[in-house]
Amino acid sequence: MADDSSGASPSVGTRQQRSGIESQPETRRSDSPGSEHGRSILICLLRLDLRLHDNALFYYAHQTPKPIVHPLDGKVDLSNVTKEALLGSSSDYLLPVFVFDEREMELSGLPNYERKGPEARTREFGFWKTGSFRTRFISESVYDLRSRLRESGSDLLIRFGFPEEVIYNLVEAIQSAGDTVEGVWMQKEMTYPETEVESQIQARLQGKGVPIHFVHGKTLIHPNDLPFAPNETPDVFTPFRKRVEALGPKMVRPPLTCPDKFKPFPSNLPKIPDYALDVTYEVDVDGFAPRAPETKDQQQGQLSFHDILRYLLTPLNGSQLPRTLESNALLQQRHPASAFPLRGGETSALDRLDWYFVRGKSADSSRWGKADPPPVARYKQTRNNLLGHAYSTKMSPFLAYGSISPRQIWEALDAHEEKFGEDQNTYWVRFELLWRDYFFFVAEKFGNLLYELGGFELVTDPRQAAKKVEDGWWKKWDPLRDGPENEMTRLLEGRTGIPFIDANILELRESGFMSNRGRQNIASFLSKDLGYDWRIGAEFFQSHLIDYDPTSNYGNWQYVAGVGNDPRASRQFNTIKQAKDYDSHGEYVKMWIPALRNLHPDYVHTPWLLDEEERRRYGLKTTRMEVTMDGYPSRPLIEHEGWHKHYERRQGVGSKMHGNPQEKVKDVKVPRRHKPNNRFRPSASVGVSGGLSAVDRSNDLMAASAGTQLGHSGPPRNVIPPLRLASGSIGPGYVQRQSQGLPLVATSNSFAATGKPVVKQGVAGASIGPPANRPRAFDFGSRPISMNGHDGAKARRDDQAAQVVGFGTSPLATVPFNTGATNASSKADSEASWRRGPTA
Ligand SMILES: Cc1cc2nc3c(=O)[nH]c(=O)nc-3n(C[C@H](O)[C@H](O)[C@H](O)COP(=O)(O)OP(=O)(O)OC[C@H]3O[C@@H](n4cnc5c(N)ncnc54)[C@H](O)[C@@H]3O)c2cc1C
Repeated sequence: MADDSSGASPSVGTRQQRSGIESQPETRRSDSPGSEHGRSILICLLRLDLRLHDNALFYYAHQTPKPIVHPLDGKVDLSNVTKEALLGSSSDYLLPVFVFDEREMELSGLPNYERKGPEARTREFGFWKTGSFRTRFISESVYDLRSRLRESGSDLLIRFGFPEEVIYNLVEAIQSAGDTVEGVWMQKEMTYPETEVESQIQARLQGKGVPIHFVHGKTLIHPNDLPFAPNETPDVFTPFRKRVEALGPKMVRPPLTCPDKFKPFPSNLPKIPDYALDVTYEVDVDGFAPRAPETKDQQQGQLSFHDILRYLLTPLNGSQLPRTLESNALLQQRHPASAFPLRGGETSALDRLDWYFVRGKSADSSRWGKADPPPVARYKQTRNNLLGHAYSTKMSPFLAYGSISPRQIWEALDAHEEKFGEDQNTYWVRFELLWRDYFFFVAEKFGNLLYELGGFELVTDPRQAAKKVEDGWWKKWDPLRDGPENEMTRLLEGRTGIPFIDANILELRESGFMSNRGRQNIASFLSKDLGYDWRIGAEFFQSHLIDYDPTSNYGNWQYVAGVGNDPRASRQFNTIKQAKDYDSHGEYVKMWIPALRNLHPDYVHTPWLLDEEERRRYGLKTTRMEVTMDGYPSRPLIEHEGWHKHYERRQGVGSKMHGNPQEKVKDVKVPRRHKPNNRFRPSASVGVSGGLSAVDRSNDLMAASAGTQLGHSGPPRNVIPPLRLASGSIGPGYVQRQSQGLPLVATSNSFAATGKPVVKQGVAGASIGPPANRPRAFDFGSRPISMNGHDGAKARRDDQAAQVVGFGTSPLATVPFNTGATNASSKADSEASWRRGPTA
């Protein structure tokens, strides 16, 4: 038996490891002495459940196995006992394992790593599956888990390659060394390729006499508690929600406790042939902590977390696609203006949970007086904002990698409500968590249709679906052949000339995050306004989002593209209305598109309405396609008829940035929840591994930078442009360009000559949006915007109230991320149609 233990301290490392590719030092932790042979070891494969708390693997690994008695014996009533609840382990040792999976991440940058499969690229359009921001986030989450396990008396074995091979090799080696493997446990996933890993492990371990157990920990509602079979999950969200809410307090089980002390990690592990590479000295993952001078010599040739991260990021630069479309290794540092400025891992997740639900301040003292509850108390009002980190929970990346469980968030809501009472704000977070569950269970029902062009509709409405998979329904795009002027290329590079669209794409590309509002708008624009294959967007998101989650991503894309679970599949966003509703002062757009910073807010969403002289006055260089510091495309890629009536809306008018009072969930029966128990104590976890200090630092950066940027925004003093009405006629240039087959350029005065707007398209002769055979339904609403709703003083009060204070005493509070006026919403408003949408 090969032994890779030297007994060295895990955090110091040894000189033998200088080649960089050695067995991990963490496998050298010592456990109980004298246990050389005949040990019983339980292997837990961690995948998308990178946490200690409420982790069924760790919980059941520390439970004594219960005798399984046949129900007919009458000794144990099994009717209310799930199989999982009988799970327990009598092993002496626990071996937690994580494998960086070659299918998902590009590992070819690791020294001497030999890739066995193809590059880790998305299925249809070949983006890197895991872009730079997520690569960093996952790495942080894994190493944080290892630190936490070490603090609990255990450890984490980290390997690179295919999980099924690592598990097989481990089982082989352990058994040949005379020890036994009590079982291999993992959390059950529902989507490919995770399910592929599961079946591969099952296949490889056949005949090895090792039982495999799956636990459920992904969803809020335990699958066994659903009031219907998986294949009976309703095809529409509302019936799903009503049926599960009818379960009342039984809907959500309380989180499982974290073991006080973990079973020991087995020392003297036999060597396995899989690729190992690990940090040989610890360094703060943000890289702020200086190395201790006295250890510099020891650190020569050894590896830090940053070295490994660099190996994982480097291949992303060598892309087959145009580099402007791809995730870039240089873009992985937290952006100062990022709405998600947090590092990965359970430590960070618990800190955020504590801040958002317990410790933070919503700064809404007008309502609460001195009590000043945490930000969740204003969730419904702020959740559609776009700037700053505080407008929503920012739990999604942590949920995606399982650094937190939805049940922990549920329990945090319970605790909050105990103190401040239930209302629409807390209900709305629960409602969103149910959407997450819904997409998960629906994906389980429909399997790989999740990734198909025809979507779930192939089963739910095959006749409709048949039309939508015919050639010509969706426009095609070839990232390798279609040049930089192609519509889709321009969209994905943030160069459409439509600021609200471009700002969202640029935010995603430069920070790895995009708000829910932004995602809905991009998805609608790509699939409905432009009419492209929705999977281009879904794969682009998959590559770039930190919080990528297969069921939430593909489920939402299907929903918006009209091939999924939306009963009104043809609804479509009006980009300009959305921009003026949710960025009514243009601050979001100015944040991400520096060229527009000097523009007056009334024009910032429609810069094409400015003439040459006005553009010059605002210092805006006229370009055809470029987005630079001072230049921005002078014409939008397309212009929609339905946009025109919003052109005249002034800043702040009809803003929904402070919530939409009309937005209600019908038939809500907020279930009375069980009393919070003592298991949830997020504060207790704060500070473990220094999570809090890192967060503080990143927010200081954000405040400084954002403040500077905003300082330059706004119109030049005393230059308030007149709001120009659309007037004029289709100019001769339009006709000329059209006859020459050149891209059409929309002019501000080219649509109202006859009172009938002309919809313009980027390429002459092409029709706007989807092909002609597609039914179009604009759902923009017909009610004219009321100018009476604007109350300046009220707007200012709202602005102040909306400045949610950042973490601790961070000067983030000075960033006016949330300004606007009162709502001028109406029943006929297009928002209404989205009330039943994923985030209604
Ligand atoms: C086209 C598109 C793609 C999306 N892709 C993803 C994705 O890959 N991963 C992902 O986690 N979410 C995705 N979403 C859902 C949603 O945009 C994000 O969950 C949300 O913006 C994350 O921010 P938050 O955690 O602050 O959300 P909050 O507003 O604070 O909501 C709390 C939690 O509820 C869940 N949630 C909220 N909205 C949705 C929704 N529409 N669908 C499912 N769950 C929801 C999330 O887990 C979220 O963390 C997508 C939405 C759209 C329209």
